[in-house]
Amino acid sequence: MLNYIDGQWTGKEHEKIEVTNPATGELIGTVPSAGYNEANQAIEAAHQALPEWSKKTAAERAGLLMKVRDLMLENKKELAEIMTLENGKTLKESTGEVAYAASFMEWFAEEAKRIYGRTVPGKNENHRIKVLKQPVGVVAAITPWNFPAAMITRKLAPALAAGCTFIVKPPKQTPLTALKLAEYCEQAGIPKGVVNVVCGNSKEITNAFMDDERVRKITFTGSTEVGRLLMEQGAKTVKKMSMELGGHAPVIVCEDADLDKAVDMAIASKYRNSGQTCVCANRLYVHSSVYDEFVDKFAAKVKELKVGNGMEEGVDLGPLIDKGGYEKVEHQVKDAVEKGATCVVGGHGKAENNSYFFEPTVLKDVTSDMEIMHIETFGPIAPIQKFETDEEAIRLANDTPFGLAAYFFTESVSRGTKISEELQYGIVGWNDGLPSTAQAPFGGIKQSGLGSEGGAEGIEEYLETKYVSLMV
Ligand SMILES: NC(=O)c1ccc[n+]([C@@H]2O[C@H](COP(=O)([O-])OP(=O)(O)OC[C@H]3O[C@@H](n4cnc5c(N)ncnc54)[C@H](O)[C@@H]3O)[C@@H](O)[C@H]2O)c1
Ligand SMILES: O=C[C@H](O)CS(=O)(=O)O
Repeated sequence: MLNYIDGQWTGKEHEKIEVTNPATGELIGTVPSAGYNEANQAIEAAHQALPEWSKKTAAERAGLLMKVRDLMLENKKELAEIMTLENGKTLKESTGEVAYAASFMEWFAEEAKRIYGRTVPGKNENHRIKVLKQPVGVVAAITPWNFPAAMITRKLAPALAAGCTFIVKPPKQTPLTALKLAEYCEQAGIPKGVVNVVCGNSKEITNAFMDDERVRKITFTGSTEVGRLLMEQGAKTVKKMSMELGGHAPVIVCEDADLDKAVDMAIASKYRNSGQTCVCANRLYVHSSVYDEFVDKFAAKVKELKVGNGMEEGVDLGPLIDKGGYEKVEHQVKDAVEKGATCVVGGHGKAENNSYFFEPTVLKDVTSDMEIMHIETFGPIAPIQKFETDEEAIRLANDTPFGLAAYFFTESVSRGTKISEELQYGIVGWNDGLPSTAQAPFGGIKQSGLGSEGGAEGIEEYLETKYVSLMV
């Protein structure tokens, strides 16, 4: 496949990104590797397309977003297979992601029509105040591999709905999904230059984004480490920034939790995408009075999970994305066991032919000094630690630089209200391990990010507020 710039499928033949299947190590496609010059071409295209696109009515923009949404759903099988082949997630998860990604197109098609300004009583009888919301302008997005479609549409949709034009640099691991989305945008009739996809050298492409004052907004999803770098680079031309960064989600299971509900929700959160999501349960804290029962129930269900090639029926967990992810998971399990954890399920990986699988693993007798309790795992490992009091659990849960997602389970409204208010996270699941949905604001606090994606808040990230002061 080729890059998509200014409505043209383009790219040099000699430098290519090789896309491999993480389940087999096989080459599944290539994309020309773009750099600084191609990124500049995309910026120029987006800049030229901005006046016409931003002057379209909200209804016109909404109609085009809905056409993209329809094409995604009509081609759900094709798009899901591309995702599974380049990301490794199971076909069931990829199919679910197509619907999730499409839901952002639908949600922000609707939000496009609700970009309201307001009037405010003036400072005297001749004074009038108008507050306008206007599009930021050219937006550059940089996205991660773990949700190849949804992490793009969660930015593309509000940007276009707000009247902005858009360039995305997708990850080297999953460019084919991004380019397929560009195909759907072209088929839907989105004008040339409004959407551009530039795959290739991250640093070169990002440098072009950062150097050019015409790029007014950077929206990034990825690791906190890279997010910091981009924030520093964006300061040069004071770009608006949205940052969706790393997490380290705690799960608190209170003594009065519905244990079956807690087990099912914690498993759903922990092992989704083979543990490779920013909001996966990363550490579990279970009240001592229910600890053994919870561990037994949790372990029994994890034992039933099947690891394999995501294209095969009945597989629950696909491979890890690459060797680095595998070695990090292997190290965290080894470190925990060396410090006294007991591995009750799994604990082993299989690395061959450039593919990396790891068993869904459960660790008990966990203590806070273990690396897995502080460093994002991004893999299918569940460390379970005891606690005695709610205050202790909240303190442990908040003891991290991250603040993306946290979960807790209690049937008590008073206890739950207190815990939900005291957890220092942007997303809190109360008896819910899968909170993500397009109509709700998704975003981290502390070192997990800036701003929100989805919800009514999501479109604000792509708007500027203008105060018009009028003397009549
Ligand atoms: N908060 C969220 O919504 C969210 C969602 C998904 C993933 N994440 C986080 O992302 C991480 C995993 O994803 P990843 O491995 O793709 O993250 P990553 O930060 O390594 O890469 C993300 C994107 O940034 C690009 N990139 C990497 N280094 C860069 C640099 N120096 N300059 C410019 N661009 C650069 C990559 O090519 C990719 O497109 C985890 O930490 C996860 O928690 C967060
Ligand atoms: O990994 C990060 C994603 O944002 C998780 S979710 O699909 O939005 O829950």
